[in-house]
Amino acid sequence: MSPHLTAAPLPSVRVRAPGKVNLSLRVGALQDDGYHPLVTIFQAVGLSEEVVAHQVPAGAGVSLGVTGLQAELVPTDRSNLAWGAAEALAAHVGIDPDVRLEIVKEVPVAGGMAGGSADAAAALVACDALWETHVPRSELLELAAGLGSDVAFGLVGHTAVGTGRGHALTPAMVRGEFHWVFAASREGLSTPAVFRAFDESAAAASELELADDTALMQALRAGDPVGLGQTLHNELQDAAISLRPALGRTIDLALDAGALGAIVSGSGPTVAALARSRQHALAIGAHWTAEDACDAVYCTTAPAAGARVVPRASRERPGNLR
Ligand SMILES: C[C@](O)(CO)[C@H](O)COP(=O)(O)OP(=O)(O)OC[C@H]1O[C@@H](n2ccc(N)nc2=O)[C@H](O)[C@@H]1O
Ligand SMILES: Nc1ncnc2c1ncn2[C@@H]1O[C@H](COP(=O)(O)OP(=O)(O)OP(=O)(O)O)[C@@H](O)[C@H]1O
Repeated sequence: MSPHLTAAPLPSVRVRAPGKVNLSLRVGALQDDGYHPLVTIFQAVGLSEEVVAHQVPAGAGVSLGVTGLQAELVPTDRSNLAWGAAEALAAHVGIDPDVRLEIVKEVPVAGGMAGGSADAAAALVACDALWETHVPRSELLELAAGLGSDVAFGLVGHTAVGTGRGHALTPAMVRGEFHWVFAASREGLSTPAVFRAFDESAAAASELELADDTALMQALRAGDPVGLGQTLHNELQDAAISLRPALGRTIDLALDAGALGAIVSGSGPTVAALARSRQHALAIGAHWTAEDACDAVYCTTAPAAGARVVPRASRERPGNLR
């Protein structure tokens, strides 16, 4: 090749997908399939994952790299949920999965905020665009549910009620914006271990009722953070605290600092506190830091959009506070 000719860059697609907090998480008894029926209200938050899918030569297969927050904890082989997503989409449409995936992490790993699920959701959208496979939304949601209980919500985002394993989603009406602050731990908690602790300790409700969340849904519709703070509810919280007792203190410290509500996020160990404003979120985070209650603090707003392609013209990262 002439030294003056450079190859045109191969196409790539960049997708961003959100982490989540469960505003309410109601857990039924363990079923024969090894899963628990849930009624949960997810809210997508402004901490987001980015997945860039690069075209590679035919036959190259899947490869994957991870950078960003706690990247050293994330597998780069086929056990990565994003790799699984690329393979599942390719199998669904009957093509070879040829792609290079580059993940940029912003959601704490094994933190109960569904960062890996966001990567899978983002990889589905990115590969569908890169390969021009135009898979209908309903089929992407089915593929997502097959990859993990939280992956479908990573596609949908905003605020939604999840039933079944948490994968069957109905959008919820929300007015305005809520201010969250998260206390993250360097060491994650295993989701199956938290469910096991729940089985050992809790009497799971025999019937799961969304009606129990009527006041929470009303607070969301009214854009009422005080009402939302009072109705936050997580039935995995005691199990998470039994495995990581310090989380109880982290919740108490947030309430001391005037948080409108504070809970363990999903299966933990991240603690989520609802604040009155951005300034208030920063003050709660400062209190946690002063009391040495966590390894990192993240302030952000919610709800956030589901997995979406980032247009080439707007590729700067969002302005989350650290
Ligand atoms: C705790 C939550 O984050 C709440 O949104 C989710 O329920 C967990 O979602 P996830 O991490 O995507 O979980 P999956 O990868 O589907 O499942 C991991 C493990 O968690 C347990 N699991 C998960 C979901 C569910 N409804 N019941 C369960 O018992 C099972 O032991 C399962 O083997
Ligand atoms: N893309 C990924 N990003 C992070 N972890 C991944 C990924 N793929 C696989 N994993 C594995 O999954 C484990 C849980 O990761 P993740 O960060 O999604 O947990 P989580 O936020 O607690 O999930 P959830 O809230 O859905 O239960 C990690 O410890 C890691 O070994």
